[in-house]
Amino acid sequence: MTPAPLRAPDHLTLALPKGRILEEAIALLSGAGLPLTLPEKSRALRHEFPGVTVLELRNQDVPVYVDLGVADAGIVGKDVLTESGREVYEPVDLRFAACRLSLIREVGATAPLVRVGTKYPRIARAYLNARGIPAEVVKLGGNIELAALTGLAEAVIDLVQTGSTLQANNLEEQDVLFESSARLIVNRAALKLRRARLRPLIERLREIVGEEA
Ligand SMILES: Nc1ncnc2c1ncn2[C@@H]1O[C@H](COP(=O)(O)OP(=O)(O)OP(=O)(O)O)[C@@H](O)[C@H]1O
Ligand SMILES: O=P(O)(O)OC[C@H]1O[C@H](OP(=O)(O)OP(=O)(O)O)[C@H](O)[C@@H]1O
Repeated sequence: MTPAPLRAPDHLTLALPKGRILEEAIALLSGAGLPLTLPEKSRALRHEFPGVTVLELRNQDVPVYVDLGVADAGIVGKDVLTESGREVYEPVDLRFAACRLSLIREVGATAPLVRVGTKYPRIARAYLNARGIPAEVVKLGGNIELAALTGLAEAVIDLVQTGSTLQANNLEEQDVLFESSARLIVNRAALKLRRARLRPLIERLREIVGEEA
């Protein structure tokens, strides 16, 4: 097997998720001085810009690419980052894609939890274990709230933003696990090797989102 070519220390590789985060991530990074534009809709998965490569990934793959050093940095929701369990450096809360991860049930439901549906099985198990609730965690792929409506589960653990999905389906939040927003994550080795590119990027993003250094 041919070894992967070494990337120059002044070149950055970024992991960005397709979906609702991509557009704002590109806007923030270009505001912070990187020469990026939103990639045209195509099947291309790797986008080249001067001095920067953007890898377009599924959300849950962003922490993996950054932790394993294939990408130097990335942007991902705190929810997905927590679920990944990856211990990457997380220097900036970018404050967009704000939402919360909550325990959701039908309005007024009080029956003991037997099954809990979620896209976040690790977080859900930790939450239930910490409370001594012996419920089964059922991993689902999307439209998670349907599990609580159909009896697949007594509760779901899912994201809430405006609350309109809850309202439209006669559901309520019974507990908030944590607040989530998009985060800049950085590979720890890359922070040393590509310090000259990553440090100014971190500082600039902190200034843009109004975070104290
Ligand atoms: N309704 C929402 N309002 C605000 N932020 C949200 C909302 N839903 C999700 N997010 C945030 O945006 C991130 C990306 O959401 P998106 O909908 O693009 O992912 P997805 O399509 O569910 O992911 P994938 O299919 O890759 O698993 C989530 O991880 C979360 O941090
Ligand atoms: O409180 P709200 O403003 O209604 O937002 C919350 C909804 O948004 C997300 O779903 P998304 O639209 O990403 O679909 P998905 O369930 O298929 O992931 C999330 O899973 C909730 O269902």
